[in-house]
Amino acid sequence: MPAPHNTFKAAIQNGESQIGLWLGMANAYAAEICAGAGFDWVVVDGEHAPNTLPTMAAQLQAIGGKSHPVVRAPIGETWIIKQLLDIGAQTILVPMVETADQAQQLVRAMNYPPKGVRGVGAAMARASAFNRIPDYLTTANEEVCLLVQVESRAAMDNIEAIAAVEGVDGVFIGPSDLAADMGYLGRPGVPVVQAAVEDGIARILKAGKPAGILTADTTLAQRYLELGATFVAVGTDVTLFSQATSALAAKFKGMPAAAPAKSSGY
Ligand SMILES: O=C(O)C(=O)C[C@H](O)[C@@H](O)CO
Repeated sequence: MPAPHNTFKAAIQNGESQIGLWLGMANAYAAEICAGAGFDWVVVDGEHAPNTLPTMAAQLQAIGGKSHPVVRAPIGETWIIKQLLDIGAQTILVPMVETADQAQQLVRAMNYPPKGVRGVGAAMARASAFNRIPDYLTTANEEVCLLVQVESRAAMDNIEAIAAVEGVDGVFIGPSDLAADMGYLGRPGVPVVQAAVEDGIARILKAGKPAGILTADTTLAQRYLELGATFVAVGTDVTLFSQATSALAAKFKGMPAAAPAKSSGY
C-alpha cells in the first residue's frame, strides 16, 4: 500500500485549474467548514496565521479528503519541512524563495534519501497513517509537491533558474510582498506590479512549471486563469468572515458599512 496519491500535484501537472482558499483562522472548525465549501485546495498558513504544529495537524485532520491541504511553512528550513511532512502535509508552499540554490535545498528537504535529506520518522507520523502504510517510505517522494513563492525583485529576476530546478512542482507569485519590495507597500494592484505579475506568470509557464497566485479580486483572478495560472487562490477565510460580520452588524445597527481595506489584495 503506497503513500496517498497527490491529486493536486497530478492536476497542476496536467494543467487543470485548481481554485483555492487561504485559511488564516488557525482553527480546525473553520478549516473543516472551508474544506467543505468546494475549493480544490486550501492553504493552512504557517507564515501569517497564528499556527503551531499541533494547530496545523488538527486542521489537516479536519480537512480530511474534502479539499487538498497545502501547508505553508513559515520559512524554508529543512527541519520545519520535515515536521510538516510528518504531520501529513503532502503539498508544501514555501515563502520568500529567491534563488535556485534555495529551491534545490528545499527539494532535498522534501525527499527521503538518496534524493534528499528528509529525516526518517514515518513510524510515528500521521503521514504514514501511523505506520499503517507499509510502503510509505519507498513511495512518499513521488507524492510530495513543492510549491515555491517568488515575491521579490530578486526572485522575479531568477524565475527561470528557480523553475528549472527538478523537484520544484509549482511557482507561486506573492503579489503583496512583491509590491512591497517594488516600493508599492499595500498596493499590489498598481499597473507596474500587475505587469510584473503577468510577466512572471508567462515566464513560469514558459519554463514548463505550473504558476499560482492569490487574489481576492475576481477580475484579476479570472485574468490570471486566462493567462494560464493553474493554482489560483481567490480569497481568505479571515477576510470573508471579517467583512461578512461587519456588514451584518452595520445592517442592523444602522452603521455605514466599513469599506474593506484595499491594502491587501486578498
Ligand atoms: O505576498 C503575497 O501576496 C503572499 O504571499 C500571498 C498572501 O499575501 C498571503 O501572504 C496571505 O497571507
